[in-house]
Amino acid sequence: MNQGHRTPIMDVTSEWFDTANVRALLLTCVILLFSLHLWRWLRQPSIPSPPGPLAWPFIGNAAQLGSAPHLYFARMAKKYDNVFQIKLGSRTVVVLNGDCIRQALVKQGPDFAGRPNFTSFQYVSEGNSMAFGTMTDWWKAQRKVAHSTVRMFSTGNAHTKKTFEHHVLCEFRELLQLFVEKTKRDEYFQPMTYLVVSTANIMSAVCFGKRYSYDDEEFRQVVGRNDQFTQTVGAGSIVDVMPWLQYFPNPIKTIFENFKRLNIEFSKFVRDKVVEHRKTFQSGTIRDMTDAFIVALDQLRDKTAFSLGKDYVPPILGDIFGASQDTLSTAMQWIILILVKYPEMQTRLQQEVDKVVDRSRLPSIEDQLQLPYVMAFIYEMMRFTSFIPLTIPHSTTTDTSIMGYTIPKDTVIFINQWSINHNPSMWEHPETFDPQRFLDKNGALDKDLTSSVLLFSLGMRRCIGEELSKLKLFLFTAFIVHQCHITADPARPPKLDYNYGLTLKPHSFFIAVSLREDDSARSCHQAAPC
Ligand code: HEM
Repeated sequence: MNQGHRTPIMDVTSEWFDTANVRALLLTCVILLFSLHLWRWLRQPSIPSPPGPLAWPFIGNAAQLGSAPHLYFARMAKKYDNVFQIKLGSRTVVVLNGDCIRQALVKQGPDFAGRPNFTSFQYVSEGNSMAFGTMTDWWKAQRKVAHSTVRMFSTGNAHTKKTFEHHVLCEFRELLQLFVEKTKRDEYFQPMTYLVVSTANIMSAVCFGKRYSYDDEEFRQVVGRNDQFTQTVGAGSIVDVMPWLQYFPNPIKTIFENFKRLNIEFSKFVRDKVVEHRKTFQSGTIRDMTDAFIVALDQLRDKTAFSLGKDYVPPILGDIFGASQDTLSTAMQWIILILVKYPEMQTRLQQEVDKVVDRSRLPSIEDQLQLPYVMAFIYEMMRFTSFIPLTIPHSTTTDTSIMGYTIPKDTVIFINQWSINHNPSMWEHPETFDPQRFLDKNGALDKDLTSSVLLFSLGMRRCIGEELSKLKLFLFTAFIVHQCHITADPARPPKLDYNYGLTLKPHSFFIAVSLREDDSARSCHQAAPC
């Protein structure tokens, strides 16, 4: 009986106990979930991170970049926002497009002026490069010196401009002669290597006081591997976002080994020049940019607390020589390619130059204001090709925010210059090559529009060779159209395709060059002797 009584009591108790347990468990779960949410909400910054596409494990969005990352970024900007983020390997990269570029680089300049600690950057100038190094007090001081020294040897004043013009002219003569000879011998030839050596020679004359023969093997070795360099340091370079790829045999490792070797050889070339200059240096005589840097940086060291325990001149010279010859020779390749692609524009350029410069002399700096179509052509080449589509990668120097999105310190930042130059709300038919867009109704150069082209970046990292480059490209274009006629090989019609890297390099193309008149060479040689 007792047992019979007890059993129902126990059943009720355990039922009650079970229900209480379940309730308690549920309550605990709710409290836990609530706490978790609260904790996440409290941890969440008051402003969100930029949106962006879903990333794969390990590789992130690397496989989506394709052969033209700037175009992928422009598509993603349309889908998400001008500020969006992707993952490359394990790195978060924020990509800036359109209007927010000026906001970041100019208005919030110091926040966005760093450089990431990418593996490849540590091999440029033995890890002491100013261009690839992050922002420090030494960087600021060095950049100031570099900027004024570049001006001192190019656009600083009327006299320095003339000296620079003379270097360009001397090299142009050699190049023209070579082009004509190559055409006589081969009918059609590829101009790329000659344009690289020619540009490197101008900068070598300015930097080291010496030019080289086109057959000089050592010089060609040193300057002839620009594509290997720019493919490795360009935004989206695989080794920088997946550095583990360098530790076992694979194609990326081979590319990276070549990159390291070329940097070692390049640094040695520049270091030898500085050693030679220091040995023969005479106080009070500045022979070239190397001497100028020796004086300026030695003074800076003596005046300040900077003590680097090494020679600080080779890295800065390496930056100037390296940055200038690759970019300018790429620009010249595009100019020639476009001249043969659009022969009617070549004719129009010739007509404009002929009106201002007769056959007795060559175009000069003083003619620039009267040659608006030449300048419009150069700006359109820069806009249309955007041949440095993304700047050297930046990084944030502090926790910051832009356009309502939060960006932590040390985030990698890609700046998509292409997105500005091809923005349809700014440029009518941006995919059409049309220099006329830069001329107003009176045929004058529209300065507001030319300043909207973005190729030399902005703010604290803005290129220090912008003025020199524009002068060089003006002289080169004016000389070319004044002196010769360039045609494409009809069997291999020119295309505007390119290989992606820090600079976009056109695919190889074939041209023939003829002098416009038999006495063209004479007017070229009448200028001051080289
Ligand atoms: C058409 C020719 C050129 C173009 C389009 C060009 C463009 C650029 C760009 C986009 C950058 C990266 C800026 C950034 O990261 O935000 C840069 C940096 C730089 N450029 Fe140029 N450049 C040209 C020619 C030159 C020349 C001729 C020199 C030297 C005389 C030069 C020296 C430098 C240096 C030293 C830097 C690094 C600046 C820094 O990190 O603070 N560039 N250039």
